[in-house]
Amino acid sequence: MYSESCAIDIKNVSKAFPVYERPHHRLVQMLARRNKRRWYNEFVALRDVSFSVPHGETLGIVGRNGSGKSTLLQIICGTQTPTAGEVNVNGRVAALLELGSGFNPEFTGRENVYLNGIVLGLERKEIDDRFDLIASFAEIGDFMERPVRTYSSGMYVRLAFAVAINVSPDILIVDEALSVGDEAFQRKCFARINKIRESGATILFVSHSASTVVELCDRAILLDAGELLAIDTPKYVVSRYQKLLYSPADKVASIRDAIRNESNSNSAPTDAAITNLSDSEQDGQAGSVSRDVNESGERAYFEEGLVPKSTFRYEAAGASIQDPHIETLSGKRVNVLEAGVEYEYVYTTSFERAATNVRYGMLIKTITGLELAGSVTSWSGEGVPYVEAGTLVEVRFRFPCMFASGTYFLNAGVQGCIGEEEIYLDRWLDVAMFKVIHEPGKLGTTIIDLNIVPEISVHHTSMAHT
Ligand SMILES: Nc1ncnc2c1ncn2[C@@H]1O[C@H](COP(=O)(O)OP(=O)(O)OP(=O)(O)O)[C@@H](O)[C@H]1O
Repeated sequence: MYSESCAIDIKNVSKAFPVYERPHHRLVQMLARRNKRRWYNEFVALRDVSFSVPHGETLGIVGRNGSGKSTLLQIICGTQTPTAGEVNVNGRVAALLELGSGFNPEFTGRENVYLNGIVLGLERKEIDDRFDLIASFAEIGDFMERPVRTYSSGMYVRLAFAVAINVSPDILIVDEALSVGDEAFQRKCFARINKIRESGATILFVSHSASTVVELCDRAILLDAGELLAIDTPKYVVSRYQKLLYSPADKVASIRDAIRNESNSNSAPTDAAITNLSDSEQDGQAGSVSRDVNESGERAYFEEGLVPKSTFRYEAAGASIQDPHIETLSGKRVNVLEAGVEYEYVYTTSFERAATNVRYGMLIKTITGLELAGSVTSWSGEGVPYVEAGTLVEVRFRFPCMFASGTYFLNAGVQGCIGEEEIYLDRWLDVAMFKVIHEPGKLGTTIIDLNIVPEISVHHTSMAHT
Protein backbone atom coordinates (compact mmCIF):
# COMPACT_ATOMS: atom_id res chain seq x y z
CA MET A 1 0.00 0.00 0.00
CA TYR A 2 1.35 3.41 -0.93
CA SER A 3 1.88 5.57 2.08
CA GLU A 4 1.51 9.35 2.04
CA SER A 5 4.10 9.46 4.78
CA CYS A 6 6.67 8.63 2.09
CA ALA A 7 7.83 11.15 -0.45
CA ILE A 8 8.82 8.37 -2.86
CA ASP A 9 7.74 4.76 -2.90
CA ILE A 10 9.25 2.40 -5.49
CA LYS A 11 7.94 -1.15 -5.66
CA ASN A 12 9.47 -3.90 -7.80
CA VAL A 13 10.43 -1.48 -10.55
CA SER A 14 12.12 -2.87 -13.65
CA LYS A 15 13.08 -1.15 -16.86
CA ALA A 16 14.11 -2.87 -20.07
CA PHE A 17 15.25 -1.07 -23.21
CA PRO A 18 15.00 -2.62 -26.67
CA VAL A 19 18.43 -2.87 -28.27
CA TYR A 20 18.54 -3.35 -32.03
CA GLU A 21 21.50 -5.11 -33.56
CA ARG A 22 21.15 -3.10 -36.80
CA PRO A 23 19.49 0.32 -37.19
CA HIS A 24 16.98 -0.86 -39.79
CA HIS A 25 15.70 -3.53 -37.37
CA ARG A 26 13.88 -0.77 -35.50
CA LEU A 27 11.88 0.03 -38.63
CA VAL A 28 11.28 -3.64 -39.38
CA GLN A 29 10.00 -4.10 -35.83
CA MET A 30 7.58 -1.18 -36.23
CA LEU A 31 6.23 -2.58 -39.46
CA ALA A 32 6.03 -6.13 -38.15
CA ARG A 33 4.20 -5.31 -34.94
CA ARG A 34 1.82 -8.21 -35.16
CA ASN A 35 4.51 -10.59 -36.27
CA LYS A 36 5.67 -12.88 -33.48
CA ARG A 37 9.34 -12.45 -34.31
CA ARG A 38 11.21 -9.95 -32.15
CA TRP A 39 13.79 -7.82 -33.95
CA TYR A 40 15.52 -6.64 -30.80
CA ASN A 41 17.16 -7.86 -27.64
CA GLU A 42 16.18 -6.50 -24.27
CA PHE A 43 18.66 -4.70 -22.13
CA VAL A 44 17.57 -4.62 -18.51
CA ALA A 45 18.66 -1.32 -16.96
CA LEU A 46 16.75 -1.81 -13.69
CA ARG A 47 15.62 -5.08 -12.17
CA ASP A 48 13.07 -5.39 -9.42
CA VAL A 49 14.10 -2.31 -7.46
CA SER A 50 12.13 -1.49 -4.29
CA PHE A 51 12.71 1.18 -1.68
CA SER A 52 10.96 4.14 -0.15
CA VAL A 53 12.12 7.58 0.90
CA PRO A 54 10.44 9.30 3.85
CA HIS A 55 9.64 13.00 3.63
CA GLY A 56 12.61 15.14 4.53
CA GLU A 57 15.27 12.52 3.89
CA THR A 58 18.33 13.18 1.76
CA LEU A 59 19.08 9.96 -0.08
CA GLY A 60 22.35 9.43 -1.93
CA ILE A 61 22.45 7.18 -4.98
CA VAL A 62 25.78 5.66 -5.91
CA GLY A 63 26.79 3.06 -8.45
CA ARG A 64 29.28 2.42 -11.20
CA ASN A 65 28.75 3.80 -14.72
CA GLY A 66 25.74 2.24 -16.37
CA SER A 67 24.33 0.88 -13.11
CA GLY A 68 20.93 2.47 -13.71
CA LYS A 69 21.06 5.64 -11.58
CA SER A 70 19.86 8.03 -14.29
CA THR A 71 17.19 5.61 -15.45
CA LEU A 72 15.87 5.37 -11.88
CA LEU A 73 15.77 9.15 -11.50
CA GLN A 74 14.02 9.56 -14.85
CA ILE A 75 11.39 7.07 -13.77
CA ILE A 76 10.86 8.98 -10.52
CA CYS A 77 10.55 12.24 -12.50
CA GLY A 78 8.13 10.64 -14.92
CA THR A 79 10.27 11.17 -18.04
CA GLN A 80 10.64 7.38 -18.41
CA THR A 81 8.00 4.76 -17.67
CA PRO A 82 8.92 1.54 -15.92
CA THR A 83 8.47 -1.73 -17.77
CA ALA A 84 7.12 -3.25 -14.55
CA GLY A 85 6.48 -2.16 -11.00
CA GLU A 86 4.89 0.75 -9.22
CA VAL A 87 6.17 4.28 -8.59
CA ASN A 88 4.49 6.71 -6.23
CA VAL A 89 5.77 10.24 -5.81
CA ASN A 90 4.15 12.57 -3.33
CA GLY A 91 4.99 16.23 -3.91
CA ARG A 92 6.34 18.72 -6.42
CA VAL A 93 9.48 17.32 -8.04
CA ALA A 94 12.18 19.61 -9.38
CA ALA A 95 14.94 17.75 -11.13
CA LEU A 96 18.36 18.52 -12.40
CA LEU A 97 18.99 15.62 -14.67
CA GLU A 98 21.66 15.14 -17.29
CA LEU A 99 22.45 17.99 -19.63
CA GLY A 100 20.08 18.05 -22.54
CA SER A 101 16.96 17.08 -20.66
CA GLY A 102 14.47 19.51 -19.22
CA PHE A 103 14.78 22.48 -21.58
CA ASN A 104 13.54 23.00 -25.11
CA PRO A 105 16.68 24.00 -27.05
CA GLU A 106 14.80 26.27 -29.46
CA PHE A 107 13.18 28.35 -26.70
CA THR A 108 15.00 31.19 -24.97
CA GLY A 109 16.12 30.88 -21.37
CA ARG A 110 13.20 33.07 -20.30
CA GLU A 111 10.67 30.93 -22.20
CA ASN A 112 12.17 27.79 -20.70
CA VAL A 113 11.93 29.23 -17.19
CA TYR A 114 8.19 29.77 -17.73
CA LEU A 115 7.75 26.39 -19.41
CA ASN A 116 9.54 24.59 -16.58
CA GLY A 117 7.69 26.55 -13.92
CA ILE A 118 4.33 25.66 -15.42
CA VAL A 119 5.32 21.98 -15.78
CA LEU A 120 6.25 22.09 -12.10
CA GLY A 121 2.79 23.37 -11.23
CA LEU A 122 3.46 27.07 -10.63
CA GLU A 123 0.99 29.76 -11.65
CA ARG A 124 2.23 32.33 -14.18
CA LYS A 125 2.08 35.01 -11.48
CA GLU A 126 4.26 32.87 -9.19
CA ILE A 127 6.84 32.53 -11.96
CA ASP A 128 6.67 36.32 -12.60
CA ASP A 129 7.40 36.86 -8.90
CA ARG A 130 10.38 34.51 -8.94
CA PHE A 131 11.80 35.36 -12.34
CA ASP A 132 14.30 37.99 -11.16
CA LEU A 133 15.53 35.66 -8.44
CA ILE A 134 16.02 32.87 -10.96
CA ALA A 135 17.80 35.19 -13.42
CA SER A 136 20.14 36.58 -10.80
CA PHE A 137 20.93 33.11 -9.46
CA ALA A 138 21.70 31.82 -12.97
CA GLU A 139 24.12 34.70 -13.76
CA ILE A 140 23.82 34.21 -17.52
CA GLY A 141 23.08 37.87 -18.35
CA ASP A 142 21.71 38.55 -21.85
CA PHE A 143 21.75 34.86 -22.68
CA MET A 144 18.42 34.68 -20.87
CA GLU A 145 16.87 36.08 -24.07
CA ARG A 146 18.69 33.69 -26.42
CA PRO A 147 17.78 30.11 -27.43
CA VAL A 148 19.08 27.52 -25.00
CA ARG A 149 20.84 25.67 -27.87
CA THR A 150 23.38 28.52 -27.95
CA TYR A 151 24.35 27.96 -24.29
CA SER A 152 27.57 26.44 -23.03
CA SER A 153 27.12 23.43 -20.75
CA GLY A 154 27.97 25.67 -17.77
CA MET A 155 25.22 28.17 -18.68
CA TYR A 156 22.76 25.37 -19.14
CA VAL A 157 23.44 23.97 -15.68
CA ARG A 158 23.26 27.42 -14.11
CA LEU A 159 19.82 28.06 -15.56
CA ALA A 160 18.58 24.54 -14.82
CA PHE A 161 19.79 24.83 -11.25
CA ALA A 162 18.36 28.30 -10.80
CA VAL A 163 14.92 27.06 -11.85
CA ALA A 164 15.05 23.81 -9.88
CA ILE A 165 15.92 25.40 -6.58
CA ASN A 166 13.74 28.46 -6.85
CA VAL A 167 10.43 26.70 -7.37
CA SER A 168 10.13 25.51 -3.74
CA PRO A 169 10.28 21.82 -4.59
CA ASP A 170 9.02 19.17 -2.17
CA ILE A 171 11.43 16.75 -3.82
CA LEU A 172 14.70 17.89 -5.38
CA ILE A 173 16.58 15.51 -7.63
CA VAL A 174 20.18 16.31 -8.48
CA ASP A 175 22.07 14.09 -10.90
CA GLU A 176 25.77 14.91 -10.77
CA ALA A 177 24.99 18.26 -12.39
CA LEU A 178 26.95 20.13 -9.79
CA SER A 179 30.23 18.89 -11.12
CA VAL A 180 29.81 21.33 -14.01
CA GLY A 181 30.51 24.95 -13.15
CA ASP A 182 33.06 26.71 -11.03
CA GLU A 183 33.55 26.16 -7.30
CA ALA A 184 32.00 29.47 -6.30
CA PHE A 185 28.81 28.51 -8.15
CA GLN A 186 28.92 25.00 -6.66
CA ARG A 187 29.17 26.47 -3.17
CA LYS A 188 26.20 28.72 -3.90
CA CYS A 189 24.21 25.67 -5.04
CA PHE A 190 25.17 23.58 -2.00
CA ALA A 191 24.24 26.45 0.31
CA ARG A 192 20.82 26.58 -1.38
CA ILE A 193 20.42 22.79 -1.29
CA ASN A 194 21.06 22.90 2.45
CA LYS A 195 18.36 25.53 2.84
CA ILE A 196 15.91 23.44 0.82
CA ARG A 197 16.84 20.48 2.99
CA GLU A 198 16.33 22.45 6.19
CA SER A 199 12.90 23.50 4.93
CA GLY A 200 11.91 19.81 5.07
CA ALA A 201 12.21 18.86 1.39
CA THR A 202 13.25 15.41 0.25
CA ILE A 203 16.44 15.23 -1.79
CA LEU A 204 17.77 12.54 -4.09
CA PHE A 205 21.39 13.08 -4.85
CA VAL A 206 23.41 11.10 -7.38
CA SER A 207 27.11 11.54 -6.99
CA HIS A 208 30.38 9.81 -7.72
CA SER A 209 31.97 11.70 -4.85
CA ALA A 210 32.05 9.46 -1.78
CA SER A 211 32.79 12.28 0.62
CA THR A 212 29.89 14.39 -0.66
CA VAL A 213 27.43 11.53 -0.20
CA VAL A 214 28.69 10.81 3.33
CA GLU A 215 28.53 14.48 4.20
CA LEU A 216 25.15 15.40 2.75
CA CYS A 217 23.00 12.31 2.88
CA ASP A 218 20.99 10.62 5.63
CA ARG A 219 20.99 7.29 3.80
CA ALA A 220 22.27 5.94 0.52
CA ILE A 221 21.53 3.20 -1.97
CA LEU A 222 23.97 1.26 -4.11
CA LEU A 223 22.89 0.23 -7.60
CA ASP A 224 24.88 -2.21 -9.68
CA ALA A 225 23.90 -3.61 -13.07
CA GLY A 226 20.36 -2.40 -12.44
CA GLU A 227 20.06 -4.16 -9.09
CA LEU A 228 19.67 -2.47 -5.73
CA LEU A 229 22.53 -4.07 -3.84
CA ALA A 230 22.39 -2.13 -0.58
CA ILE A 231 20.44 0.54 1.24
CA ASP A 232 21.99 1.74 4.48
CA THR A 233 23.96 4.56 6.09
CA PRO A 234 25.99 6.59 3.57
CA LYS A 235 29.26 5.40 5.10
CA TYR A 236 28.33 1.75 4.81
CA VAL A 237 27.00 2.06 1.26
CA VAL A 238 29.91 4.16 0.01
CA SER A 239 32.46 1.67 1.35
CA ARG A 240 30.72 -1.13 -0.59
CA TYR A 241 30.51 1.02 -3.69
CA GLN A 242 34.22 1.75 -3.54
CA LYS A 243 35.01 -1.89 -3.05
CA LEU A 244 33.10 -2.69 -6.25
CA LEU A 245 34.62 0.24 -8.10
CA TYR A 246 38.19 -0.73 -7.41
CA SER A 247 37.95 -4.51 -7.68
CA PRO A 248 39.60 -6.43 -10.47
CA ALA A 249 37.08 -7.62 -13.08
CA ASP A 250 37.34 -11.28 -12.03
CA LYS A 251 36.40 -10.42 -8.42
CA VAL A 252 33.34 -8.25 -9.15
CA ALA A 253 30.82 -11.09 -9.15
CA SER A 254 31.92 -12.46 -5.77
CA ILE A 255 31.99 -8.99 -4.25
CA ARG A 256 28.49 -8.31 -5.54
CA ASP A 257 27.33 -11.56 -3.94
CA ALA A 258 29.00 -10.65 -0.65
CA ILE A 259 27.38 -7.21 -0.59
CA ARG A 260 23.98 -8.64 -1.47
CA ASN A 261 24.22 -11.39 1.15
CA GLU A 262 25.44 -9.02 3.78
CA SER A 263 22.55 -6.63 3.09
CA ASN A 264 20.01 -9.45 2.99
CA SER A 265 21.26 -10.99 6.24
CA ASN A 266 19.88 -7.91 7.95
CA SER A 267 22.65 -8.05 10.50
CA ALA A 268 24.51 -5.01 11.64
CA PRO A 269 27.00 -3.96 9.01
CA THR A 270 30.22 -5.84 9.39
CA ASP A 271 33.46 -5.30 7.61
CA ALA A 272 34.48 -8.94 7.88
CA ALA A 273 33.39 -9.83 4.36
CA ILE A 274 34.06 -6.47 2.82
CA THR A 275 37.11 -4.67 4.02
CA ASN A 276 37.29 -0.96 3.54
CA LEU A 277 39.87 0.21 1.13
CA SER A 278 42.67 2.31 2.44
CA ASP A 279 42.28 5.96 1.62
CA SER A 280 45.19 5.93 -0.76
CA GLU A 281 43.52 3.18 -2.78
CA GLN A 282 40.28 5.15 -2.81
CA ASP A 283 41.93 8.14 -4.35
CA GLY A 284 44.04 6.07 -6.65
CA GLN A 285 47.16 7.47 -5.05
CA ALA A 286 50.37 5.66 -4.41
CA GLY A 287 53.59 7.58 -4.82
CA SER A 288 56.53 8.16 -2.59
CA VAL A 289 56.66 9.91 0.74
CA SER A 290 57.45 13.55 0.34
CA ARG A 291 57.81 16.01 3.14
CA ASP A 292 59.33 18.84 1.09
CA VAL A 293 57.23 21.83 1.96
CA ASN A 294 58.22 25.35 1.28
CA GLU A 295 57.86 26.94 4.68
CA SER A 296 57.48 30.49 3.37
CA GLY A 297 54.52 29.93 1.07
CA GLU A 298 56.47 31.37 -1.85
CA ARG A 299 54.37 29.51 -4.37
CA ALA A 300 51.14 30.94 -2.96
CA TYR A 301 49.65 33.70 -5.11
CA PHE A 302 46.57 35.85 -5.62
CA GLU A 303 43.97 34.98 -8.24
CA GLU A 304 41.70 37.87 -9.12
CA GLY A 305 38.46 36.01 -9.89
CA LEU A 306 38.39 33.91 -6.73
CA VAL A 307 35.32 35.55 -5.20
CA PRO A 308 32.46 33.64 -3.55
CA LYS A 309 29.00 33.89 -5.06
CA SER A 310 27.25 32.67 -1.94
CA THR A 311 28.23 35.56 0.34
CA PHE A 312 25.54 36.33 2.89
CA ARG A 313 25.60 39.15 5.40
CA TYR A 314 23.32 39.14 8.42
CA GLU A 315 21.89 42.47 9.45
CA ALA A 316 24.72 44.45 11.01
CA ALA A 317 24.27 46.05 14.42
CA GLY A 318 26.88 48.67 15.12
CA ALA A 319 29.99 47.41 13.33
CA SER A 320 31.11 46.41 9.85
CA ILE A 321 33.71 43.88 8.81
CA GLN A 322 35.93 45.07 5.97
CA ASP A 323 38.49 43.60 3.61
CA PRO A 324 38.67 39.98 4.77
CA HIS A 325 41.67 38.32 3.10
CA ILE A 326 44.57 35.92 3.58
CA GLU A 327 48.24 36.88 3.83
CA THR A 328 51.47 34.93 3.97
CA LEU A 329 53.46 35.57 7.14
CA SER A 330 55.56 38.03 5.15
CA GLY A 331 52.43 40.04 4.35
CA LYS A 332 51.76 39.02 0.73
CA ARG A 333 48.04 38.89 -0.07
CA VAL A 334 47.18 35.43 -1.43
CA ASN A 335 44.17 33.22 -2.09
CA VAL A 336 45.82 30.22 -3.77
CA LEU A 337 47.75 28.57 -0.98
CA GLU A 338 50.51 26.07 -0.66
CA ALA A 339 49.71 23.25 1.73
CA GLY A 340 51.79 22.79 4.87
CA VAL A 341 52.47 26.51 5.32
CA GLU A 342 51.11 29.01 7.86
CA TYR A 343 48.99 31.97 6.77
CA GLU A 344 46.96 34.71 8.40
CA TYR A 345 43.30 35.37 7.82
CA VAL A 346 42.88 39.09 8.35
CA TYR A 347 39.93 41.42 8.56
CA THR A 348 39.24 44.90 9.88
CA THR A 349 36.18 45.92 11.86
CA SER A 350 34.91 49.44 11.86
CA PHE A 351 32.79 50.25 14.95
CA GLU A 352 29.97 52.69 14.32
CA ARG A 353 28.75 52.30 17.89
CA ALA A 354 30.56 51.66 21.14
CA ALA A 355 30.47 48.03 22.21
CA THR A 356 31.61 45.99 25.19
CA ASN A 357 32.93 42.44 25.58
CA VAL A 358 33.93 42.28 21.90
CA ARG A 359 35.03 38.99 20.32
CA TYR A 360 36.01 38.11 16.77
CA GLY A 361 35.49 34.80 15.04
CA MET A 362 36.25 32.89 11.87
CA LEU A 363 35.29 29.60 10.25
CA ILE A 364 36.62 27.55 7.32
CA LYS A 365 34.21 25.40 5.29
CA THR A 366 34.22 23.07 2.30
CA ILE A 367 32.25 23.64 -0.91
CA THR A 368 29.42 21.57 0.48
CA GLY A 369 29.34 23.64 3.68
CA LEU A 370 31.07 21.21 6.04
CA GLU A 371 32.53 23.28 8.88
CA LEU A 372 36.18 22.26 9.11
CA ALA A 373 37.79 24.60 11.59
CA GLY A 374 37.01 27.78 13.40
CA SER A 375 38.26 30.03 16.14
CA VAL A 376 37.28 32.94 18.34
CA THR A 377 39.55 35.51 19.95
CA SER A 378 38.19 34.72 23.43
CA TRP A 379 35.45 32.88 25.26
CA SER A 380 32.09 34.44 25.88
CA GLY A 381 32.33 36.94 28.72
CA GLU A 382 36.06 37.44 28.21
CA GLY A 383 36.12 39.70 25.15
CA VAL A 384 37.75 43.13 24.79
CA PRO A 385 35.99 45.06 27.60
CA TYR A 386 35.24 48.26 25.64
CA VAL A 387 35.61 49.45 22.02
CA GLU A 388 34.83 53.09 21.35
CA ALA A 389 32.64 54.23 18.42
CA GLY A 390 34.78 55.29 15.45
CA THR A 391 37.49 52.70 16.17
CA LEU A 392 39.01 50.47 13.47
CA VAL A 393 40.25 47.13 14.76
CA GLU A 394 42.30 44.65 12.75
CA VAL A 395 42.17 40.99 13.72
CA ARG A 396 44.54 38.27 12.48
CA PHE A 397 43.95 34.54 12.75
CA ARG A 398 47.11 32.57 12.07
CA PHE A 399 46.38 29.08 10.74
CA PRO A 400 48.38 26.22 9.27
CA CYS A 401 47.09 25.25 5.84
CA MET A 402 46.52 21.58 6.61
CA PHE A 403 43.96 21.12 3.88
CA ALA A 404 44.02 18.80 0.89
CA SER A 405 43.97 20.44 -2.53
CA GLY A 406 40.56 21.94 -3.17
CA THR A 407 38.50 25.06 -2.62
CA TYR A 408 37.46 26.42 0.78
CA PHE A 409 35.26 29.22 2.08
CA LEU A 410 35.62 31.60 5.02
CA ASN A 411 33.15 33.17 7.43
CA ALA A 412 33.80 36.19 9.63
CA GLY A 413 31.87 37.49 12.62
CA VAL A 414 32.15 40.02 15.42
CA GLN A 415 30.18 39.58 18.62
CA GLY A 416 29.78 42.05 21.43
CA CYS A 417 27.34 43.80 23.73
CA ILE A 418 25.47 46.95 22.94
CA GLY A 419 23.65 47.47 26.19
CA GLU A 420 23.18 44.23 28.13
CA GLU A 421 22.63 41.68 25.39
CA GLU A 422 25.43 39.88 23.54
CA ILE A 423 24.75 39.99 19.79
CA TYR A 424 26.49 39.66 16.44
CA LEU A 425 27.62 43.18 15.58
CA ASP A 426 28.40 41.97 12.06
CA ARG A 427 28.46 38.50 10.54
CA TRP A 428 29.28 37.27 7.05
CA LEU A 429 28.99 33.77 5.58
CA ASP A 430 31.25 32.81 2.66
CA VAL A 431 32.88 36.23 2.75
CA ALA A 432 36.10 34.99 1.10
CA MET A 433 37.42 31.85 -0.54
CA PHE A 434 40.76 30.20 -1.19
CA LYS A 435 42.21 27.28 -3.06
CA VAL A 436 44.91 24.90 -1.97
CA ILE A 437 47.41 23.88 -4.63
CA HIS A 438 47.71 20.20 -5.46
CA GLU A 439 51.01 18.77 -4.20
CA PRO A 440 51.75 15.57 -6.15
CA GLY A 441 53.95 14.01 -3.44
CA LYS A 442 51.51 14.53 -0.57
CA LEU A 443 50.09 11.39 0.97
CA GLY A 444 47.30 12.90 3.02
CA THR A 445 43.85 11.90 1.88
CA THR A 446 40.36 13.36 2.50
CA ILE A 447 40.14 16.99 3.61
CA ILE A 448 42.51 17.56 6.50
CA ASP A 449 46.14 16.62 6.04
CA LEU A 450 47.76 16.09 9.44
CA ASN A 451 51.04 15.18 7.76
CA ILE A 452 50.68 11.68 9.14
CA VAL A 453 53.95 9.81 8.78
CA PRO A 454 53.44 6.24 7.63
CA GLU A 455 56.01 3.58 8.38
CA ILE A 456 56.04 0.01 7.17
CA SER A 457 58.07 -2.74 8.80
CA VAL A 458 58.19 -6.31 7.62
CA HIS A 459 58.34 -9.01 10.27
CA HIS A 460 59.12 -12.61 9.41
CA THR A 461 56.70 -14.93 11.11
CA SER A 462 57.63 -18.52 11.93
CA MET A 463 55.38 -19.55 9.00
CA ALA A 464 57.59 -17.67 6.57
CA HIS A 465 60.49 -19.98 7.45
CA THR A 466 58.64 -23.26 7.13
N1 LIG B 1 17.37 4.43 -24.18
C1 LIG B 1 18.20 3.43 -23.90
N2 LIG B 1 18.33 2.38 -24.72
C2 LIG B 1 19.17 1.35 -24.42
N3 LIG B 1 19.92 1.29 -23.30
C3 LIG B 1 19.84 2.31 -22.45
C4 LIG B 1 18.98 3.45 -22.68
N4 LIG B 1 19.12 4.30 -21.64
C5 LIG B 1 20.01 3.73 -20.81
N5 LIG B 1 20.44 2.55 -21.28
C6 LIG B 1 21.41 1.65 -20.67
O1 LIG B 1 20.96 1.37 -19.35
C7 LIG B 1 22.07 1.26 -18.48
C8 LIG B 1 21.83 2.21 -17.30
O2 LIG B 1 21.98 3.52 -17.77
P1 LIG B 1 21.95 4.77 -16.78
O3 LIG B 1 22.20 5.97 -17.64
O4 LIG B 1 20.71 4.72 -16.00
O5 LIG B 1 23.19 4.45 -15.86
P2 LIG B 1 23.93 5.41 -14.82
O6 LIG B 1 24.14 4.61 -13.60
O7 LIG B 1 23.21 6.69 -14.71
O8 LIG B 1 25.32 5.63 -15.55
P3 LIG B 1 26.35 6.88 -15.48
O9 LIG B 1 26.92 6.90 -14.09
O10 LIG B 1 27.37 6.49 -16.51
O11 LIG B 1 25.57 8.10 -15.85
C9 LIG B 1 23.31 1.60 -19.29
O12 LIG B 1 23.96 0.41 -19.64
C10 LIG B 1 22.77 2.30 -20.50
O13 LIG B 1 23.58 2.06 -21.62
